[in-house]
Amino acid sequence: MVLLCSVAAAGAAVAQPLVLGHTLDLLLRDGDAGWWLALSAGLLLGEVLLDSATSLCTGRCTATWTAAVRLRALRGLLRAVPDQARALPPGDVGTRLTLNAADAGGAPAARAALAASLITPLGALGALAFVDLWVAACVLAGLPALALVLRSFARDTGATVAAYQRTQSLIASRLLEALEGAATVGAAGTVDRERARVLAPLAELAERGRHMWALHGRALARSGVLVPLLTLAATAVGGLRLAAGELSVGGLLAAGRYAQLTAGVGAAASLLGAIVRAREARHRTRELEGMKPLTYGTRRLPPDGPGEVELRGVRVVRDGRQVLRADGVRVPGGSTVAVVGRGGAGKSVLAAVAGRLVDPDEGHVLLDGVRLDRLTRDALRTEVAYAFERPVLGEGTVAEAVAGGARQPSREQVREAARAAGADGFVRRLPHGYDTPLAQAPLSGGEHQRLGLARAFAHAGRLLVMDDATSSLDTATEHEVNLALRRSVRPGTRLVVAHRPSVADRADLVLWLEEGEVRAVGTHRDLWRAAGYRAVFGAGADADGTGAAADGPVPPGAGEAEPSVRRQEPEEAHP
Ligand SMILES: Nc1ncnc2c1ncn2[C@@H]1O[C@H](COP(=O)(O)OP(=O)(O)OP(=O)(O)O)[C@@H](O)[C@H]1O
Repeated sequence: MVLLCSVAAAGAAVAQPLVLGHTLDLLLRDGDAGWWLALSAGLLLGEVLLDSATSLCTGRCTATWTAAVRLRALRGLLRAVPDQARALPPGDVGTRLTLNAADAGGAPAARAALAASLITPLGALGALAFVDLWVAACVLAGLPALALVLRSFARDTGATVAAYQRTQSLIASRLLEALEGAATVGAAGTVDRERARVLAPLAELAERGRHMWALHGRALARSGVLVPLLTLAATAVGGLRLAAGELSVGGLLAAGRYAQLTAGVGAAASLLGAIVRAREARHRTRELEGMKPLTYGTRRLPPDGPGEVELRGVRVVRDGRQVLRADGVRVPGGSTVAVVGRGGAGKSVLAAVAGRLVDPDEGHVLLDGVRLDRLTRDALRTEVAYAFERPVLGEGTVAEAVAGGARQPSREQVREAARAAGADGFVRRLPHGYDTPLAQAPLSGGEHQRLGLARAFAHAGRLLVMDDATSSLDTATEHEVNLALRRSVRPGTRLVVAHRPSVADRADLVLWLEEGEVRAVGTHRDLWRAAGYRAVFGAGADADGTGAAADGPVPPGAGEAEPSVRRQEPEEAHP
């Protein structure tokens, strides 16, 4: 539509001088131009109307394309393996989805406008040749210079625009980091340092911006000199042809106007700029679209399976470094397994792999004998639930936050899950109880975490993965939650990333990770004999039990001589 309106407007602009020139000649000769006068007025009006329609269509076209580009990028991002998406800072993703998508969305309209802006000079040149060949030849001789100006502008501006967009996104990323860590920055009194860090790329951004404008200005200045020169030369040749009696007054008027329109090819510089900007921006949104998606299979799980999890030859590599290796680890269905280890040992990576938030680089994870990557999306997400340390609850009401997931639990199930997570009490004290919008519910860190737990409980399938999901709960509440988890939540296998010895003690089995490797699998009581294991909980070499951390029950026999906990062999993983 934009192209149609632009081309029609260009057609009207090209036809106008010819019609006006002929009308003038008729008026000078007979004093009566007849219907040519009406045609001239009609063309003028038509051009104005078509220009307005072009503007309107341009707006609509840009908005529609921007939405389409943004949606495609967003879909790619959401389909991507979470781990991949994590590699991009949130500010960078935000810039790609907003500014870059808007720039990219302007491309079709800019291309249509460029096509129309080329039709006008070409049409004008043809019409000029019809009016007078000599004037047309004069204009044609000057066109290569204008084409050179445009070509060098398009070439130089591409690299600068790409660098400008990258710097923009760097500032956005740093700003977002600073906002997320505002409390830490405030407490550390490093506001000035943080401000300087966020704004550091500003100088580069300004430099890139200036360079862009300089290129733009240079192209406009060059074409600004060339266009009047070309028009002047054409008028001079036209004047000579008039003096020689080869051209009428109306013909001279038309020739001058056509020379102007032909030289107007220089105005394409700003459209070219928009197209180059859109191309670079599209490249950035395509990177989101092209992220490796998490694909699903067609298998279903055997009905009433106990939820047995098995890790076979699993290896996860990040930045060229192995961050997890687990082979022959089998977690019996219905048992609770605590995953323990020092910070960075690979606990979260194992938790992510176990429920297929990420695929391992090597090996497979099986749930009730079926490889996770062969399961349908529905089977995977209804049978595996997650609770995280910092859950994202969305923007709806409290009830909607708890109910959100692959299955839609009833209102009573939502309440039941909230009760199990120790959230029912504070939710009922909110102004509208479960119907309170989250935006109006000021939640503490622990309350936030309990709502996340409630959501996981409401959707608990045969496997429930809890990655540090009770870290903000006090010990008493955590204990109650654990009891409720056994009593009121759908029975199944629990994989719990734990930092407290009390959690490990309550688990049927402990998976002890060290530097990305499974160091041992056993019960907390058995493992406690190893000084290395006690050290995970900050109990150091204190094997007499008193150092079992403030909240942990003391395993009997903890004071005995340390047993040798061998590296885990496959059969040891089957208690
Ligand atoms: N996407 C990633 N890119 C690069 N490295 C990663 C990525 N994910 C995890 N790692 C690295 O893998 C290692 C294990 O990380 P993981 O989050 O599993 O540790 P953790 O045991 O859960 O630690 P913590 O108890 O501190 O949460 C760390 O060294 C971490 O830096």
